[in-house]
Amino acid sequence: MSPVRQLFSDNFNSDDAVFRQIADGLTRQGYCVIPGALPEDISDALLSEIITDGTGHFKAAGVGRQDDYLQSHFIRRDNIHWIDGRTAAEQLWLQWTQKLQTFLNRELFLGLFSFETHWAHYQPGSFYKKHCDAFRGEANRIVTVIGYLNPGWTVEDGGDLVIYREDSDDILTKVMPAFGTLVVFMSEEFPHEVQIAHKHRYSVTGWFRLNSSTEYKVDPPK
Ligand SMILES: O=C(O)CCC(=O)C(=O)O
Ligand SMILES: [Fe+2]
Repeated sequence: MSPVRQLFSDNFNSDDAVFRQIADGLTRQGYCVIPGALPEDISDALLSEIITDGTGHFKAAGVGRQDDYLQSHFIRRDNIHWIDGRTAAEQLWLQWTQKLQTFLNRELFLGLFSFETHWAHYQPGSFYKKHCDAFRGEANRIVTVIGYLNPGWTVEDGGDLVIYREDSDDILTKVMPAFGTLVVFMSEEFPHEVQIAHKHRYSVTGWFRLNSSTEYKVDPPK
């Protein structure tokens, strides 16, 4: 643990400090980018699991889920692997995001009910074109969370996340996918894209969802 982080966690609960920053960012502008926000034990565990498992771990990503599942090479070229808590690192990530969910519900009354999350791997030359994670009125994905796992990433490595103003081509911010950086945004509000990565680019991405089950449909799907 770095001396600064040690001081931080000695003085008060550092999870709460990060969660507070996230809640403030969402309230003020609908998104936040916090370098180094992913707790070091979690990001280290996630990183070492990627290295251990290698790229065979990942499957080609589709756009949409289950019934809508569509392989679209034109829109996205990343590989994903859904997280279900079967490894120690996945457990740590799920426990931390569960605490974040509770905090956001308590502070912002968002009514977040569940969390779906996957690993993502962009091979060199991969990208994800401008898209929205949710559509207004559908009330499915409410908050997007992304944690980056790329030590030593530089500007030349590309792979920036570009976040746009709603319904526009105005760029709000560009984020380098550096190790430990966390991005959180309201899923319906911000179109975004991943620019071409020139090196292997790893992350965990997740979405907090409402419970939109009806008599006829279980949503989120089990
Ligand atoms: O990895 C990123 O920076 C963004 C990924 C993304 O937009 C997605 O998976 O929907
Ligand atoms: Fe996205």
